[in-house]
Amino acid sequence: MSASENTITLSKAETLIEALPYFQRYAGRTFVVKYGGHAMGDPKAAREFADDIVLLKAVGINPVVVHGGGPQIGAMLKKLGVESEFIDGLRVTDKATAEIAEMVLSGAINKELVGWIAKAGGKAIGISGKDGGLVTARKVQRTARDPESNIERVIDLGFVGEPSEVDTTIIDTAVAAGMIPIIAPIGAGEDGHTYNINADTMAGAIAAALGAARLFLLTDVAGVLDKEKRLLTDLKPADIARLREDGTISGGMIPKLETCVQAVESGCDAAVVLDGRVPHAMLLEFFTSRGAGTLISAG
Ligand SMILES: Nc1ncnc2c1ncn2[C@@H]1O[C@H](COP(=O)(O)OP(=O)(O)O)[C@@H](O)[C@H]1O
Ligand SMILES: CC(=O)N[C@@H](CCC(=O)OP(=O)(O)O)C(=O)O
Repeated sequence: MSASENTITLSKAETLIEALPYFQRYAGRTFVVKYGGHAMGDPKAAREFADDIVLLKAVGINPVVVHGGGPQIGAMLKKLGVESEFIDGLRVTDKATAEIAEMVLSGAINKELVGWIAKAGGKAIGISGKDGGLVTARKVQRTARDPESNIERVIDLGFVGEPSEVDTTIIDTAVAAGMIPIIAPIGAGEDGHTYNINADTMAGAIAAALGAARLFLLTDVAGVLDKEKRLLTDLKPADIARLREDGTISGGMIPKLETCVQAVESGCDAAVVLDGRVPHAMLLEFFTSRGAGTLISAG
């Protein structure tokens, strides 16, 4: 072996040793990983994502994946000539849109991810919030104050839901059988309707119910950015309230951070928003001392 080959081999071994305390600390714990629709487009990134998930499983951590698919739902709606509108990062969902969202999320996307995990050597099981009574949804209520009259009015988002109850039996069963659950953000309402749930919200509720060690939200930005586009590396719930008020965060980042706050305040140790386009971002964040993205922890 040449001197340079020797150095590379040694640095690989050192990387593994650097990760050892993390493997030991988190063996047997759960990581909930939300894989966003924007991060999903590139097959190479999807392959690397699947490798990371299977590696977590191999070192004794239980990964649970919740996926999005907003851009893919948008493309299908466009193909079918159905208009779509977002309010505060949530898609206004009539009955036809809910049916299309369920078809895209629980069908094509869910099974594609199951396939990627299988190719990486893992055993995945694709489900939605409807399976095994995993997620019961209630209708999301949003209000807005009319700037002229100052009267608060209710905005109807249609069949947009949020988890009101999470029964983790189906996840526990799949994990006990050595499988990796891949979950589509669709839930059944107590009223019998199908609800379209923002994937971040779904992942946060599941992370809280499982008492996860981490909630990773993989997206298409480096993390939460300030007004000068600099990365904010550590945030507490009070910081997030301030960033929302002063308009630093908008669009899809609003439900994302609301989710992080709720998750860390109800059973999940910490949440991380990070760039799913960066190869192996999750492993770099977690198993090295370098870190990446924005870490959200309770105050
Ligand atoms: N302060 C902020 N920092 C980073 N991203 C922000 C911020 N405010 C709004 N965003 C937007 O939030 C987007 C991420 O949310 P979203 O589009 O829902 O992603 P995903 O589909 O991955 O869930 C970013 O691409 C960015 O446009
Ligand atoms: C209510 C609501 O907005 N639901 C989302 C569900 C998918 C999702 O959240 O996908 P991303 O994570 O890729 O954005 C939607 O219809 O787009």
